[in-house]
Amino acid sequence: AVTSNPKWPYGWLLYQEEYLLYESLEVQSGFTNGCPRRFLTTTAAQWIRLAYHDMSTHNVEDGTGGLDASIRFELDRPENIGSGMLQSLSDFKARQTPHVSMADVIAMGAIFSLAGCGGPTHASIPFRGGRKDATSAGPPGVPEPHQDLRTHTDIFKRQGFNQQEMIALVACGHANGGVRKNDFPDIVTGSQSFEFFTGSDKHNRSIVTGYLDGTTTNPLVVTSNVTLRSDHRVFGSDGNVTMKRLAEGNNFNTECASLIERMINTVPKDVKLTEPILPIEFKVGKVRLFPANDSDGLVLTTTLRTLDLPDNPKRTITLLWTDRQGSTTCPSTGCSVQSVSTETLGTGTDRGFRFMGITTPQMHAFRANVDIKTSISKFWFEIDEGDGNKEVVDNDAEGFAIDQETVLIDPVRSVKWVDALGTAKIVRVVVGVTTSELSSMTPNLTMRAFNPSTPPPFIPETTTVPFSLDTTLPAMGAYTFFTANVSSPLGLSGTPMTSFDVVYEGRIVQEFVQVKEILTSIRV
Ligand code: HEM
Repeated sequence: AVTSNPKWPYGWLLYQEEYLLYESLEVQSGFTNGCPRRFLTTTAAQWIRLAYHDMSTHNVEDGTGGLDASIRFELDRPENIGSGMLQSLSDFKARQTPHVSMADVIAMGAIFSLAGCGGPTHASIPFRGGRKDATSAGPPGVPEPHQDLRTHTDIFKRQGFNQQEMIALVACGHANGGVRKNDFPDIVTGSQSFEFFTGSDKHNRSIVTGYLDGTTTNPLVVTSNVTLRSDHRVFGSDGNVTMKRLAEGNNFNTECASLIERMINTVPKDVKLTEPILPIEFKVGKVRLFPANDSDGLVLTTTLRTLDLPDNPKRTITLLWTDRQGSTTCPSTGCSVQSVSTETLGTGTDRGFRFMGITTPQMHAFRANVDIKTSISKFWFEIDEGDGNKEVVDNDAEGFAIDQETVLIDPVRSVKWVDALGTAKIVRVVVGVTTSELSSMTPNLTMRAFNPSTPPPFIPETTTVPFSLDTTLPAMGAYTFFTANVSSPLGLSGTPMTSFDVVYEGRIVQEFVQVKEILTSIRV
């Protein structure tokens, strides 16, 4: 498992870990915890159904199809009836990044859904990243309630699951959510518009026990039209051997976890998933080096995320760095500052960590003034417990390198104009370029803006916007400032971009800068 430091400066693993654990689907949603875990418009159960239907195109014989977000092109098929999957995709779309595909978000959604509703947690369903999004529809083949047992067995076999696995996977899926009258009026025949499989929101093993003891209200077991009792046929297809096993001890949870893991890892054969993404013990966050706006110096800001450090009021955490000239400004031990703040990633925002058994993850923030003449070549951290014990976080003695200071993003001079919900509608990105580097005031400098919030089928758009000289920002120190603006079309919801790269003379000089890193925001 990947637990050591990711590639430096920024391996994509870094983002995936952040997404899974910290900027998780539910953190972003701002919704209360509990089940049904409603995101913007969808429920947790819909996320699991989405993952299964998306995976359903898999053909184990030729290795095609699988969890690849091809569902985006398959929603008009009768087998995908209902607006839930479209809503889920619409809620998920803004979570796509250049490093996290829609298919990865769908897979994460299934994990979050189960964990959030009392099913298996992240710790028992490891998350692997690297899924690729399909660019067109896959073959049809999601099971439907009116089909016979033979058809269902064949479908699951094609997807790579044998009869026992079919039984357990359906039970695991149908431990969540229920059936809508609107979409299945022949199954939900009573007065209610929605019938739970188990009578409750929670992921519930009574899907198994209720079936065995005859108390179940699962509409796919008890509905009056026998043809539509697909769960009844599937569950009983091996003479209840599997259902009886699932009812014992912790079997339901463990088999469910391992089958859902297989389901989300069922991908086309040319996709290579990563090792499980686990929290890194010490993770360096976004690093920004930028021209100060009150002096001729540079400012370095960064964070260090720790996991469960024991309580110790005597602990100090120090950021150290060496200058580029080889210690003309900094002493040989390095220049240093202590952390300016420590935030426990606390209640409500640490659910991803909590599901991994981590209870007090902390974010330590640093802000250092760096001499502009000698700059900075690399930095590292020292954790001093105040009792003679010290730990150095230095990227296996290499330090964390700052590769260039020619083109710097300025998170303070940059501005985002936000609406009442805090959504950035207009973004002005400011970069400083070392004046000595410039041969003209029209350098080949562009921003590649990544906008994931597009209409169905939710394919992200990348737009290239040129930077131009900004005479409203007086040159400070050795830097000249350039700006690029993007804005959301009037009346459209969402932000014009969530992240961007800066490209200078054909080279990416700043990669995956997130709009939320921009510190200056103005309400419009
Ligand atoms: C023979 C196979 C299956 C059949 C015939 C079947 C059929 C159905 C039907 C008719 C619904 C109601 C949908 C709605 O009203 O929105 C449903 C819901 C659901 N299914 Fe399945 N299903 C099967 C297998 C699975 C599997 C393998 C999973 C996942 C592991 C799964 C997960 C779900 C979930 C979570 C819901 C609840 C959705 C919600 O509450 O919005 N199903 N299924």
